[in-house]
Amino acid sequence: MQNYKDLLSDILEHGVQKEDRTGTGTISVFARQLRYDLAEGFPLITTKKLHIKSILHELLWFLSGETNIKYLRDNGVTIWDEWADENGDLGPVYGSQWRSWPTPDGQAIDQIRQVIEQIRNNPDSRRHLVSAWNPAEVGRMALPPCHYVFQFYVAEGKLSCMFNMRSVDTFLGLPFNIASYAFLTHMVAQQCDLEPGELIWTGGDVHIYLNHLEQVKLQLTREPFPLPKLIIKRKPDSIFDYRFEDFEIEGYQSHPSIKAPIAV
Ligand SMILES: Nc1nc(=O)c2c([nH]1)NC[C@@H]1CN(c3ccc(C(=O)N[C@@H](CCC(=O)O)C(=O)O)cc3)CN21
Ligand SMILES: O=c1ccn([C@H]2C[C@H](O)[C@@H](COP(=O)(O)O)O2)c(=O)[nH]1
Repeated sequence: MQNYKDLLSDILEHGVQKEDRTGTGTISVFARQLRYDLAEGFPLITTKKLHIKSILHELLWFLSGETNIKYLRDNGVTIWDEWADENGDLGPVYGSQWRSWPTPDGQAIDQIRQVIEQIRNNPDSRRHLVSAWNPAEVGRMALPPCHYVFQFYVAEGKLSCMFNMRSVDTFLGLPFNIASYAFLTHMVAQQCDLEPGELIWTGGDVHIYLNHLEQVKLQLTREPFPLPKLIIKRKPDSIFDYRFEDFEIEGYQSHPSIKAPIAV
C-alpha cells in the first residue's frame, strides 16, 4: 500500500486549501488514480488498523438494496449514523440505486443482477457499468453518492473493476472504499467463474480534512506490511447470498488504529 502513502504525501505537497460543505476545511488535489493487482494480495491499508467488520457489513447492506441503517445498527456498525433521519432512513442511496433504479414507467432496474448476467453472457461488452448517480433522486439522498459509478472489464479470464469517486476523504473514507470494492470484485469474479484482476480507483476532489493532518503525518512515519489474503469459504448461489461469515482475511498485519473525527 505504498501508493496510498504516496497519495497522502502528494496531497500534503500539492494540495490547495479549500473550504467545504462541512465547515472543516481541507487541502485538496483534483483527479488521481490508484491501481491494485488483486493477485498480489488483498488491498487493506496496513499503516493503520482497519475495522473490516464495518466495511463488509456495509457492502452486504448495499447489495441487499437496503437504505435504512437498521441492519448496520443490528450488526454494531455505526458509520452511517450521523446521516440517518429519526427513522434510520438515508433516502434512495447506494442500495436503492444499485438494486432498484426507478424507470419512468414505474418499473425498477436491478443493476447488480444485470451486470452479472452481462459479464457471464457477453464478457467482452464495454457496458459493464453500475451507476449510483441518479440526478432525479440525488436531492432526496442524505448524502449524494461519493463512489458514484463502477465498471467491470473482462480479459484473459480475469475480472477487473474501476470505481470512480467524485469526492474523497482520503484518511477515513478511502481505505474503506478500496477494501469494499476489492471484496465486491472478488465476489463478482467468483460468481462469474473468473479470477480477480485489477482494482482501479479514480478520484475527483481528493482531500485531507484539516483535522486529519496530524494523523496523516503519523501514518507517513509507518512502514507498510505485506498484504493479507482474502479467503471466501464457499460459493453462494448468487451475489445476493453472501454472509459475513463467508469471508476470512488471512495474515492481516497492521500498525495500530489511528482515531480521527469524521466531518459531517
Ligand atoms: N466525511 C466523510 N467521510 C467519509 O468517508 C464518509 C462520510 N463522510 N459520509 C458517508 C460515509 C460514511 N463513511 C465512513 C464513516 C466513518 C468512518 C470511520 O469513522 N472510520 C473509523 C472506524 C469506525 C468504525 O469502523 O466503527 C476508522 O478509524 O477508520 C469511515 C467511513 C464513509 N463516508
Ligand atoms: O464512501 C464515501 C463516502 C463519503 N466520502 C467522503 C467524501 C467527502 O469528504 C464527504 C462527502 O461530502 P460532499 O460534500 O458530499 O462531497 O464524504 C468518502 O470518502 N467515501
